[in-house]
Amino acid sequence: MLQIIKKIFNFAGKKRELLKKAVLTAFVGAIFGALQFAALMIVLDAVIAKEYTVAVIFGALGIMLLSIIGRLICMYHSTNAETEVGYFMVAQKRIEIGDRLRYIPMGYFNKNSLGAITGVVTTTLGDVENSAARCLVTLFGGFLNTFALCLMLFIVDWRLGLLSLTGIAVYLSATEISTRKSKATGPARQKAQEQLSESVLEYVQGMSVVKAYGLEKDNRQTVQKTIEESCNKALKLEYTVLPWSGIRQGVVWIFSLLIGICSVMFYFQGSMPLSRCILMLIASFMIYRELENAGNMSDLLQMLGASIDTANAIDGIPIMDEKGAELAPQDASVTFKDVEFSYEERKILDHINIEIKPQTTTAIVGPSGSGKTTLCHLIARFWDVQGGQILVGGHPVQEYKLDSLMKNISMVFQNVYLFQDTIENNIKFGRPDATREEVEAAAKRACCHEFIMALPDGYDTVVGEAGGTLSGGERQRISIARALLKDAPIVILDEATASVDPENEKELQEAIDALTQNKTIIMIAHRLKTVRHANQILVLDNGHIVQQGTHEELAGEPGLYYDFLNARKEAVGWKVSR
Ligand SMILES: Nc1ncnc2c1ncn2[C@@H]1O[C@H](COP(=O)(O)OP(=O)(O)OP(=O)(O)O)[C@@H](O)[C@H]1O
Repeated sequence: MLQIIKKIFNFAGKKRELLKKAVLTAFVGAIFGALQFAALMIVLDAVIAKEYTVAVIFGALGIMLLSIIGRLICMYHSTNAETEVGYFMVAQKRIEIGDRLRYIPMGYFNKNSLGAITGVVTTTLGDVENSAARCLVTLFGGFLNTFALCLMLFIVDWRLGLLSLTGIAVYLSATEISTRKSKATGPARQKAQEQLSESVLEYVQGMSVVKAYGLEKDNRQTVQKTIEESCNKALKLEYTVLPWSGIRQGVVWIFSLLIGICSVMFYFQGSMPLSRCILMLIASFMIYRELENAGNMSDLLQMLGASIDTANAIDGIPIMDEKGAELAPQDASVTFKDVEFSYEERKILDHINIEIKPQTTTAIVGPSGSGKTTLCHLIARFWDVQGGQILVGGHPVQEYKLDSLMKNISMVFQNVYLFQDTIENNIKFGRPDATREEVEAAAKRACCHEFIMALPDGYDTVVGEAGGTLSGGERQRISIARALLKDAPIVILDEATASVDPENEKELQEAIDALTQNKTIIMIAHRLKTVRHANQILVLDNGHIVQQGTHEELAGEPGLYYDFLNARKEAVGWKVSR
């Protein structure tokens, strides 16, 4: 239990002092609460001795009032502090996770689904946010209050003090066993919750496919099954700790009864005055009340420990730019030196050598699945290569800090992701400090100003999640405006094949022309016109560069490029259009 408490304090980070304050004020509040006991003792002594002086009555009332006011003030401060700690420590962790994910190799996301990460950031950290500080405050406050009352019992009668202490020891032992039991089932419950987030996300994201194929029933059954599993795991945890909750409750009742019986017995034996006997009878009900609250928190504490471990596990994932430095490239060149790359065991690129000179256009063509996108992703270090080296501006990509590398590269892909934010902020993603005028200028050059102005709130229109409220062509032009604003010297571009109607195509081409002026362009090319004007063409087939040269050089030699030209239509899986 102590380990988990330490874990929560560490997790509180900068708010650790505030967490200590929350616990401490709860403790002071508990002491104020225990003062009621003293007031009661004064009243009882006076009643039994028939000495009701004004001083005694007002003294007892004063203590009672002090106890209530003190407790209220402490409760107010403690609750405020625990709420603030809960919110801030989890907000801090969410930001840290977000930052770290940017530097984690893409391979991590292959193995760990979106649902698992979403589960950690929402449900798992949500549990910590709502319960961690409150749990500690109740736990410490409860235990300390009980010990304070136990001390009073010792002062009044050491025999009863010893009895109540034995009760506390038995109660704590039962709590410890229950905590161990819940520890075993906690991670399984956590996993089930992650799976639940995963399957709900998949259900929602895949809704259009599900509807198109009429699979609503099957899909609903899958989600239902995961919900049931999550529910069963949660119930299993409850059933494991339930008998121990019963035992703890039994301990409280038995020891309360024993204190009462012993008090009466001591009174009849003549070893305890009547006023103390009545006081002890009342105390027997009070002493374990806070202990019970604290004990009930111990199972929750175990669950929180598992939640914190899950959230902290993300800190253990090695990041990519640990050895990186803030570097300035010598020029806008890109070089591949004998590069080899595999996804897991599957080799995708083999012995790739490319020299891309500054401010030239390189067109990459090849059949579907030949490795074109992967090759482009490697320049931006989405993944690390297993063999050879990639240099940007004369430096190996690993020598750059990721941010410093990405300052030099703009990427425009067919799958454009827009954030659920205003259009202005989506464009500003390319350069957060840009002014509205600069955003508009970039949008005009990317041919999107007009359609943006036609939207209800213009640049302040919030686009749906992933840009779902815009057409494919509009999304792509916004991503070009984003890249224009960034104005990086190297542009990696996947030429559009889909989602572009003839009207849109003209505008899109104008946007691309604006983006690629005086830049080093590496383009996955689908159109003959683009390929024809490139300074060099790389023909990729099954992870190898099978042809390399200009259009004039390659057009005459037999091979994939020749086939591509002759066919002038869909060939070996590529789409060709003039
Ligand atoms: N994240 C990934 N994990 C595992 N395999 C992948 C991943 N991304 C791509 N692949 C595989 O690597 C191979 C090359 O994919 P890549 O996307 O680079 O090809 P491409 O030439 O761009 O294809 P297309 O023209 O169809 O977009 C494909 O067989 C693909 O299935």
